[in-house]
Amino acid sequence: MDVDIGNALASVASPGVSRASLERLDERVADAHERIERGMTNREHGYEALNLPERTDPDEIRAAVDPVADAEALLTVGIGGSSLGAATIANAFESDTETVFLDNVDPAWVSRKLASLPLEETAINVVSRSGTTAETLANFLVVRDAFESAGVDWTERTIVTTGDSGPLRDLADRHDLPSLKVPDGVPGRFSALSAVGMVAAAVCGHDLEALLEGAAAERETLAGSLFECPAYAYGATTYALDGRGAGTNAVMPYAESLETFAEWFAQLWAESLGKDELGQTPVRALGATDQHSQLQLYRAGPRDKLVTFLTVDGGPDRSIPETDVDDLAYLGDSTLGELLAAEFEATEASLAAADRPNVRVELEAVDEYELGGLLYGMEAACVLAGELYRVNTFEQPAVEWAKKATRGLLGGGEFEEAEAVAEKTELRVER
Ligand SMILES: O=P(O)(O)OC[C@H]1O[C@H](O)[C@H](O)[C@@H](O)[C@@H]1O
Repeated sequence: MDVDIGNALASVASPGVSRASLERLDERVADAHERIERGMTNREHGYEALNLPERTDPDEIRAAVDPVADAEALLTVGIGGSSLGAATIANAFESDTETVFLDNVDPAWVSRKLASLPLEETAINVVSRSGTTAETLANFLVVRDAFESAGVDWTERTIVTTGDSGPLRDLADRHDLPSLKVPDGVPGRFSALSAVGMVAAAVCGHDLEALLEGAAAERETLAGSLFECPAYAYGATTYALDGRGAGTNAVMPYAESLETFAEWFAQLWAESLGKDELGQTPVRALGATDQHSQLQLYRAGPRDKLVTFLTVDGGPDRSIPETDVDDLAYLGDSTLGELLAAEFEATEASLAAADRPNVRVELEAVDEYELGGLLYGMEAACVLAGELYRVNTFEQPAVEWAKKATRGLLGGGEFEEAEAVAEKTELRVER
């Protein structure tokens, strides 16, 4: 990926960061880079994620999915980091395999999804690092039951990706299911480039090697200066802008196929950096669609936002048919791709003209190589930002609190967090 931070400079944006401030910040980037390289070399928790391009074995993943490689549909059961990476990759590319991601436990939605699938032609991909997440385990039990009710042997069609131990590992062993391991030292939201994110890609027939090669090429760009490394330029600029009041980061891909990427990014940014009363709020947007809903706020609302554009250079196009309606004649000379590009340029210019900070992240195409680079680059940007904020990027204690409260409420153990639920302050206004 390439990054253009010109529209975030203080000379053109407010809030903005001056070139001199970035140069001073670059000294901290150099220190952070050393820390990151050391963490990678020593395979420390979290930093190990940045080693995935060289550690992930595509052959091992393909061998595990071989029994279900010709499935018509793939049902992935997982949530958060155990779903969003896989969904980002699967949703980016065309495939003959229909993919469904069962993360939420909304009963009506789960039932609708299951009813829509040809179960006898469907493979199940269960993913949970801990093997204990209530939503994932509950949905898996529901899915198994649905397969049994339809007379389909789920044990023939299930692949498990989980840690070394835990209830899901026990279940995989008991039923002799093909299984893969979540790599040690890799938190869920940083695991897209491992089996966690790549089993679905393998079943869909996507190019695993290209994903890893793109990520490995991005790893080669990591350097001790933000002016030499696109990932660090992004991480350092967002950090600097947050410190100057841009507490919200709206990520706006101009590609429908990358809409899920914005969801993945939101988890990465929020769970990694949102601690010690610090962090930038990620918002998911989509160009050109959200030009017609959110752009008003971004250009004319409070000066507390950064907009991150994600652009793609090239790809399939489609011409707009000519018409004899005079006012629409200009469209007939264009393609949908040209229209989308013009929408982006107009939106970027409209923010710049109103002195609103924005950053461009540029991809050459939506293909496996470029997506691998994008996922890796954003993970590296996030790790760098975590070093600059001085937070523990790789933990998520606030999420764990609610997980414990949920288990306590359902009788899954004694958790003091569950007691807080009854202490809610009420001020009800009834109809
Ligand atoms: O992979 P699992 O252990 O099932 O965890 C799934 C998700 O659970 C929690 O919500 C964590 O905060 C996420 O970081 C994690 O990705």
